[in-house]
This record gives sequence, structure tokens and C-alpha cells, in this order.
Amino acid sequence: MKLPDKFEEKMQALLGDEFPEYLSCYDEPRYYGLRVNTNKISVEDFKKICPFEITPIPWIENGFYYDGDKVTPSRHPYYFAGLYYLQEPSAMTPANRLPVEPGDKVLDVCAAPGGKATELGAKLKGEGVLIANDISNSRAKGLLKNIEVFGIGNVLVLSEEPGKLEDYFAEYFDKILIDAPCSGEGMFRKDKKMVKAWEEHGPEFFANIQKSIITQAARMLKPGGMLLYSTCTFDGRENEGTIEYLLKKYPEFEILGIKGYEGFEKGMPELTASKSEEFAKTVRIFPHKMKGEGHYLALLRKGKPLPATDKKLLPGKKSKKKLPEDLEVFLEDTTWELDAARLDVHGERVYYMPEDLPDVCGIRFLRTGLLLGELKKKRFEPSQALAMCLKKDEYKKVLDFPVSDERVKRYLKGETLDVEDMTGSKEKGWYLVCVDGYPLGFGKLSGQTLKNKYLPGWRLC
Ligand SMILES: C[S@@+](CC[C@H](N)C(=O)[O-])C[C@H]1O[C@@H](n2cnc3c(N)ncnc32)[C@H](O)[C@@H]1O
Repeated sequence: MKLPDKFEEKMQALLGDEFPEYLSCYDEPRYYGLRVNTNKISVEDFKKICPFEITPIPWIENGFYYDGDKVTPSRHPYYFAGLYYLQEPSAMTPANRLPVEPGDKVLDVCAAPGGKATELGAKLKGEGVLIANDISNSRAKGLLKNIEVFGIGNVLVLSEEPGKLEDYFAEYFDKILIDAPCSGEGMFRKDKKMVKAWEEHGPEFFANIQKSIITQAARMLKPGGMLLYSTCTFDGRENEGTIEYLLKKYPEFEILGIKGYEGFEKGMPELTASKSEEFAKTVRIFPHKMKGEGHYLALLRKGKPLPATDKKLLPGKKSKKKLPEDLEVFLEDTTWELDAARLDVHGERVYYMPEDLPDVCGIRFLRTGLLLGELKKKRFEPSQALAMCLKKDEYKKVLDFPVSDERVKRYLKGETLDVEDMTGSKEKGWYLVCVDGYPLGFGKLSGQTLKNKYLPGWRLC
């Protein structure tokens, strides 16, 4: 693979004797990774049903390698059920090392297409809120889909400049992840187009954007909150340099250690102006040191840690507001108890909002809360997002197909199914279609026929 001369010279200076070993990585194949959605399935259970060979990624508890030249996990029904996300192994590290807990308020500033946001959302386990933002509206559409497939309902998907978010979310978040736009030097092997982009916009260009994003994000973090900054590039200006800039502007931030792994390399104080050894606490991932492409991570805390609080909201007063009648009828088939005060109705669409949000009027958004469905004349129609949020045992009317049943793929293609063998004396209505116990979407049963309600834009082609 031909790399730009300027890039090679820079890496030679950065790596010294290790440079030839680093360079030889470009003749080796890239690594493929898969991350289990622990909000839907445990790692143990996934290993039992995984239909292709996987081997653990040693530094990520729910990460696995697979052979991307032999198998295509993106076409398997379990992928459509949101049981896993496909992600380059080193890119799994930032969301893994940010200690998100259920109940946290979490911001992913540069979230599309959702590789990290889906893991942050899974870690929340439905409690607290995930705000997933990306400045690019078109990329944010893919982000929304990935978040919905993963079954994350306590979410806002936004498409704003981080500077605008500051007006709404000053010191609001417990945890922030910035997976910054960067010159992508760590992705050259995975995606050759990145080389061209690097030649057009070099590290200096991105370093300026990163400085502005990190300082804007810093102001949205609560005192005591944690921020994880990451890039997929090697340049010191975009990595240690950006962190040094933040610390100069906001000295209340402190660099924290990151749970180690034998392949992690220390950050490079020599690339900073101060040469402070503190920068060695940050982490560099190089492809010649471990089985991953390339990344940089820095974990920071704003001020002193705050005493732990129980973030679970007390069940407290149930609001006196009533749910719309048709929605109430639908919910009788679920184990869910919704608080009417959290409903947001726009035209026919009904959303269930996360708790404790500021007024977000004026922000460009793609989704606020979980889209429950639509209130049509005299009936409620549940959404695809709701199907993905439900667990099989939370809904009464289920049609559960084994993965070997050819109707699973036909369902995903949008076909009407004959389900005579499964219906028995089942009553008509909305059924949750599952594969091996994991929801894929809804269908409407009438007699022995299941009308397909799988979202058209998500269909398997
Ligand atoms: C490295 S990618 C993020 C990848 C994502 N975190 C993931 O894991 O799937 C960087 C993202 O930053 C977005 N971006 C670029 N400039 C931005 C800005 N000023 N504010 C917020 N996002 C920005 C890009 O659209 C891009 O999607």
C-alpha cells in the first residue's frame, strides 16, 4: 500500500526503531470485530448461539474477532435483532473504558454512525439518558437506525454544532465521549479513501476543530464528571496536543489512568509543549503492538470526584395524567407501566421521553425519546423502535421462529407469512415476531396469515 511520503517521515520520527515493524502491518489483512449488545443478550448466551466462529478480543469483555473474508454477520437475523454491532476492534476501546453506569446522563458529541453510542446506550440499561449527536444530518440518520436496532429508548438523537448544545446542557452530563473527527491515520489499512482525505485536510485542520469541540464539551460536563476523548489517528497535535490545550484552558480537568492491556502504549509527553509525564496516562493503540488498527484515548475528570449518589429516580408520585385510551389497550398486552407525564404526542406520533431533561426546543433533532407508535383513528399502531425495545417476555402475543425457519428471512424481506402451524387458537392482533426469542419487529395476525409490519427502510434485500 502506498502511503504519503510526509506521513511515512512523520511516523518514522514518532516510532524510531519500531517503524519497519509498523510499516509491515500494511501488508497484513485488517481485523474484523463484533461487539455483543449486553442489553439484549449476555456474552455467555451469545457464545452459545453464535452461528460463526469468533475469538475473544482480549481487552474488551463483549468484543470478538471474526473472519470477515469468510462470513458476513451483517446479513444474519441476529444482526437484525440487534444482538451485536460490527466494529473495528480498537474502536471498541473508548466506549468500553468510559465508566458509564445506569442512571447517568451521557453525551456522545460526534456519534454517527453509532459504534460507540450503541455501547454507551447498552451500558445505561434503560436508565438515565443518552444524547447522541452528530453535526452531519445524513450520518445522524444511520446513527438513529443503529440506536433503534440496539433497543435504546432513553435517547435523544441530535444533529447540532456542539457549541449550540452548550446553551441547553451547561454542566448537565455525568459522562461525555468525544470520538473526534480526525485525520484518520489509524484507518488507512481499513479504508484506503482515508489516505486521500488526509492529503486534503491534514492534522492541523482537524486539531483546530478538536480544540473547539473539546472545550465546548468541557462546559457541558458536571463538576466531578468524566470525559473520554478519542481519535483514530497518530498525530500528536490531534491527540496529546488537544488534551494539553484543554488543560491549559480548564486546569480543573485531571487526566485519569485507563484500565490497561499489554498491547496498549503510553501517551507521548514528548509530543506536548509542557512534556508533562501526566500525558503518559493516556493510551495509544498501534497496529504493530496489538490486533487492532489505531487509536488514541484520554480519560479526564472535571474537578474532584463527587460522592456517589443513587441515580435511580424514586418511583415517587405517579402522575395523575391519563394515557390515551388506545395506547392503554395496547399496553395491556405488555408488562410495561408508563408514566403519562413522560408522553410527548406530536400529531399521531407518541414518544416516551427520558426523565429529567431540559427544554430542548430549538435544537435540530432526529429523535427525542422512544417512538412508541402512532395513534390512528380508534387504534394504536406500535412502532419498529418499540419492538426492538421490548423483550420477548414483556409482551403477551409472540411468534417465535427458530433461526433455521426460512420464514425468518422472508419476514425480514417484508413478506406476508403463513403461520398456520404456529397460531392454534391465537387471537388476532399485533404479534411480536422473534428469532430464537429475540424481537425483530411486529406483524398483524389475522386468521393464519401474518401481515408484515417490519419497517420498510430496514428490510433485507
Ligand atoms: C470519528 S467519527 C465518529 C464515529 C462514531 N463515534 C462511531 O463510533 O461510530 C467523527 C464524527 O464527527 C462528526 N463531526 C465532524 N465535525 C463535527 C463537529 N464540529 N461537531 C460534532 N460532530 C462532528 C462527523 O460527522 C463524524 O460522524
